[in-house]
Parts: sequence; structure tokens; C-alpha cells
Amino acid sequence: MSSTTIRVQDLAGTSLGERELSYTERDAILYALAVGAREDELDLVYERDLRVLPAFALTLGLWTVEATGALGAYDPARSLHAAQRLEVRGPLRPSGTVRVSGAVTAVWDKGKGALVDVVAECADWTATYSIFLPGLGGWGGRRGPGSRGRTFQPAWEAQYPTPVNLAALYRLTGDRHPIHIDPEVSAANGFPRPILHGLCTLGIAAKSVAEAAQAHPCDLVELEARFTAPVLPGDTLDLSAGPAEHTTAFTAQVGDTTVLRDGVARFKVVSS
Ligand SMILES: C/C=C/C(=O)SCCNC(=O)CCNC(=O)[C@H](O)C(C)(C)COP(=O)(O)OP(=O)(O)OC[C@H]1O[C@@H](n2cnc3c(N)ncnc32)[C@H](O)[C@@H]1OP(=O)(O)O
Repeated sequence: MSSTTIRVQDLAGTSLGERELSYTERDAILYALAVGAREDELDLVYERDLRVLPAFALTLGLWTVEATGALGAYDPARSLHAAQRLEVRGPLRPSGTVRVSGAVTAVWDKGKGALVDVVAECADWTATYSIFLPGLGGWGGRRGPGSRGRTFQPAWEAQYPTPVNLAALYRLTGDRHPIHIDPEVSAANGFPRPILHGLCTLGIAAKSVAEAAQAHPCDLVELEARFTAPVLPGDTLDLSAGPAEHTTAFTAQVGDTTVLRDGVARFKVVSS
């Protein structure tokens, strides 16, 4: 961590610059497999006619969160991914180079913690990562938007048993935060063992709820959810979804605990 004394509340408005990122079909296929693509979903797992799950963009923008942590205002090892938004304007190519810019757009004072909004943007998509910093709130700043509290009538349900080695696999898509692999770091954060990446849980949900929306998962154009409790690799996700205001609303539970809340996915309408 850098030795600068910047305070968390002063991060808002910080530009993180721009990076060029290259990826290959292998990266896109690895991502698809990590969020549940089956071997017979050929357009997700086979180079021939490959399509890319739009939430793969979230792996490409993640450097902005790492760059924010490197500014020295907080210890990244004590941070938690609390919410995610993604807006997709065009299909992701199966391989290529993208230019992604980043900025810290807001820092909210949530009392028991601070919530930092980091935006990564390129021509075809915008991703907003909300990072919760326990213990760093309480400076008298604005609390920010509350929960939208969407309610929906579940019309679709599915179970997704996560493999016990899923965090070890998903980290190869680019998120090497030690909380997902290092038992000492997860224990220091109060967890019994390394936890699953929030973006892995969300990626599974985004792909799965396409079925509820009767859409192809690669036609996702909008995605949003809050991470409300940690998921441990090996947990079974109970997903439910239902229509809500031209979108598909969803939640995910592990047993009685809600792990994804306020989920919203919208898919492009494709005429047949
Ligand atoms: C770098 C890390 C990468 C990862 O992938 S980590 C793995 C994925 N993430 C997780 O597993 C985190 C799961 N979520 C949680 O564990 C908890 O959830 C939190 C620690 C994030 C917060 O829980 P709690 O400490 O119990 O706080 P509260 O009482 O739920 O909330 C305090 C205030 O903070 C607001 N808040 C919490 N989360 C969000 C959010 N995502 N967006 C906006 N606001 C949020 C609440 O509303 C409330 O504020 P109001 O008192 O004003 O209502």
C-alpha cells in the first residue's frame, strides 16, 4: 500500500486514468465456464461462432478497483464488494483490445462503513463497482442512495450448487484478491475460509436468469445487484426471478440468507 495519507472521503472525483486491455477467446471461454456454461452451450465454450457473456466486461474493468485500493486511503484486504452495475451498449468481441478509463465517482458515509463507487468505462459498456469499507464511515458525509427495495413475484426458480473449488477457478479470470484464496486473509476478515467472488455469484445469476427472461445470456444489456452476504464455495445458490417493469428482477439465497438482493437484469429483445 502507498504511504500517502489521502482520506477515503477525499477519493471522490479521482481519475484513475486509462488502460488498454487485450483478451483472447480463451479468457472469454474460461469466464463462461466459471459462471456455469455447460459443455453443450457451444456458442459460449467453443471458438467456432463464439459469443461473449457481457458480464465478462466486469473482469476487464476490475483494474479500476485495484487502482483505487492502491491510492493508499484504505487497506484493500479489508474491503468488500457490496454492489455492482453494468450497462452494455454493444456486443463484446470474442477477442481483442479495449481501452478502459476509470474514476472514483462517489464516496458515501454509511455510518459503520464507507461505500466507494468506482466506474470503469469503454465504448461498449460502463461498469460501476461499489466497495464497502468496514469501519471507515462516520465522518458526517452524505449517506447516498438507499436500497431500491424492488419487489417481484417469483415466476422462475433454480438451484445452482457451486463447486468447492470455484473461487480458485474464478480468480483465474483476473480477480486475484487474496480473500478468495488465502485462508489467513479470509480469517482476518472473519470468514471460516476463502469466500467466493461477488462477481462470480453475479455472473452465475446473470447467465441463469436469462432462462427466466427467455433470452440468450449474451443479449444482456443491463445488470445490477447488491451483495448482501458472503457466499462460500460449495454453497448452493437458490435463485428466483420474475418480471418487473420491463426487466427481470432476481435474488439469490443460500439457505435462509439472501446473498444477492435488488437484482435486475434486462435483455435485448431479439426479433426472430
Ligand atoms: C474486494 C472484494 C471483493 C469481493 O468479491 S468480496 C465478496 C463479495 N462480497 C461480499 O461477500 C459482501 C457481502 N455483503 C456483506 O457482507 C454486507 O452486506 C456488507 C458488509 C457489505 C454490509 O453489511 P453490514 O456491515 O451489516 O452493513 P448494513 O447494516 O447492511 O449496511 C450499513 C449501511 O450501508 C448501506 N449499504 C450496505 N451495502 C450497500 C450497498 N451495496 N449499496 C448501498 N448501500 C449499502 C446500508 O443500506 C446501510 O445504510 P443505511 O443505514 O443508510 O440503510
